[in-house]
Amino acid sequence: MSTALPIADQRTVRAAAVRLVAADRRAVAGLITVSSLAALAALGGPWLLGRIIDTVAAGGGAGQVDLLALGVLGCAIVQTLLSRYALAIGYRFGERTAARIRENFLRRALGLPAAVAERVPAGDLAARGTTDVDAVATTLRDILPSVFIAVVQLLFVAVAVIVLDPLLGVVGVLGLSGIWFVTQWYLRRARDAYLAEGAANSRLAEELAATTSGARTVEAFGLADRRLTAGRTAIEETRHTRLATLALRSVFFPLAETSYAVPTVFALLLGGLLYIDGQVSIGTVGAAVLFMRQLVGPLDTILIRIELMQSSLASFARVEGLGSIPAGPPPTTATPRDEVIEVTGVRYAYDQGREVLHDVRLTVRPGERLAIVGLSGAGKSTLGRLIAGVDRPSAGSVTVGGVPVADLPPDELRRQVVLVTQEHHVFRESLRDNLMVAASDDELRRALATVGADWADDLDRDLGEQPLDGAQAQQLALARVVLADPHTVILDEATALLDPTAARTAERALAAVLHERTVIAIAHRLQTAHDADRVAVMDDGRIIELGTHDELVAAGGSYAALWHSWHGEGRAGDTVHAGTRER
Ligand SMILES: Nc1ncnc2c1ncn2[C@@H]1O[C@H](COP(=O)(O)OP(=O)(O)OP(=O)(O)O)[C@@H](O)[C@H]1O
Repeated sequence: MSTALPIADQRTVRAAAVRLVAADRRAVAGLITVSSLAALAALGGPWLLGRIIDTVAAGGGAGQVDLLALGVLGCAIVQTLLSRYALAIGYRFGERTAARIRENFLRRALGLPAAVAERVPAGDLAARGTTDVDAVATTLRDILPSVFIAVVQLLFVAVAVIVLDPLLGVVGVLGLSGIWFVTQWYLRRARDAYLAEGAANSRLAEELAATTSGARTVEAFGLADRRLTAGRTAIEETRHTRLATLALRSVFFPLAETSYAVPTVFALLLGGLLYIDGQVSIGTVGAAVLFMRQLVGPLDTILIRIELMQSSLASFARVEGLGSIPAGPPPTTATPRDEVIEVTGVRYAYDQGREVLHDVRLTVRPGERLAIVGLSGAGKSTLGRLIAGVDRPSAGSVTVGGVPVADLPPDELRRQVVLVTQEHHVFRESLRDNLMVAASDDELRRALATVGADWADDLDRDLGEQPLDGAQAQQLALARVVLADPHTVILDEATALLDPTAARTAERALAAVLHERTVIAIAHRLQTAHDADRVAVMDDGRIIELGTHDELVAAGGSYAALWHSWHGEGRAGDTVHAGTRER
């Protein structure tokens, strides 16, 4: 079962944006200053053109007009240069901020509590770390600087036209209100529509990841049709959400385009009347109209990009959502006083679901070999995960040397208890880096030799280019355990997925690793239980029997019944799992 990843609300997104701006405030101040100067230079053109009209109307000479025209040219050059400079500052700010967002995301993803990281949908996490972070980075780098400069230009032009002639200016600027309403209409719908599109993309990634990672299961159980249907549904949902955002755009853009002309029309109509009335000069009307036309460029820049900014904002909310996952209590500084593991009154439920462990009590003595047996779903793996500190019990405690295991910092936990399952990750890195310990090459080689990894002579071997097979990957995982050197190892189906030959190699490696350690084996073979110092029998989230093999057989309970039924048939070495038997 997976827990959906949260999405940050608007307040959190705003706060995150403010933090990012504050982190690079010098660049932001530079951007504001230079783009304001560029916008100021841009105002010179229309104003000087107005003066030219008035000069000509008043019968002024060509010398005066030439001078003014030279001014227009100067303003244009200064504006172009300053705008370029502002853009350069903006791009650099965008790059640095995008890097900060990526680093934050990575830090948060790596800092997720193990129990949460395991249960969040991998596709969604991957989509947020790639598609969403990329969308935000692209916006910051390529879009935000030009939009910012356009906003500054817009403000300067609006103020300039009002200063030129207050009545003409106010009416002209009011002509922009249409665009305001249209944009509001769009923005109100766009956030949800883009969030829905992002979620549908994640679900599609999730479906594809599930199908590819479970390809063998799909093949074995003839689930191809079902997976195809699930894939098609996810694609259909993606298409549907994309159509919804497309519909919004196809209303918004034509309306916005039409609205551009309104301020110019207002300025012309009112300006004409005022001129006839003798209240303004023809040059002022000309300048006002030019200013109104000057609004179109920045408006266009903003509106064309508003859609991308909106979808990036939705992406940013998804990226920031990771920050609202509770990190759990800080690690303890206490050190375990000994190696005794105590499980006391432990209860556990996955994601507020039904309780799957009820009042489990158990003491694991240092150096002992404890086998946990029981039918599928009895709670063996869950108990193993709690003892390994992967998760915390809902009630009760799991301690090692008196300290709750889940509170131990990762480095300390590794030295105490390690859980070995059939899942082990091989990174696309060198063998040395895959061992994940800062140890000398000699120590790494010794650990690999302990687990019989005779293939591992080259520590620089790139495991991305020369991947390991199942048994080798298992040996790598076991070499990591040797290097971590915990006093207790929990084995959960550690060799269950390997073929018999690989399993034999892995069993040998395992024996070397387990030497002189406490072992808690979730046993799928009765032979494992037979060879253990004690056996705990689990049933429906409880330990119902606990003792040595001989004691339990003598007690004549459920373990004895299981033992007799298998042993009686001469199948003591077979696998016990899910109440069925496998060879
Ligand atoms: N991630 C999970 N989310 C929700 N419920 C879970 C999860 N993992 C296990 N469970 C449930 O918890 C109960 C105990 O499962 P657990 O895997 O611990 O049993 P088990 O004895 O190890 O079984 P098996 O031998 O099949 O691994 C089962 O009812 C199972 O459905």
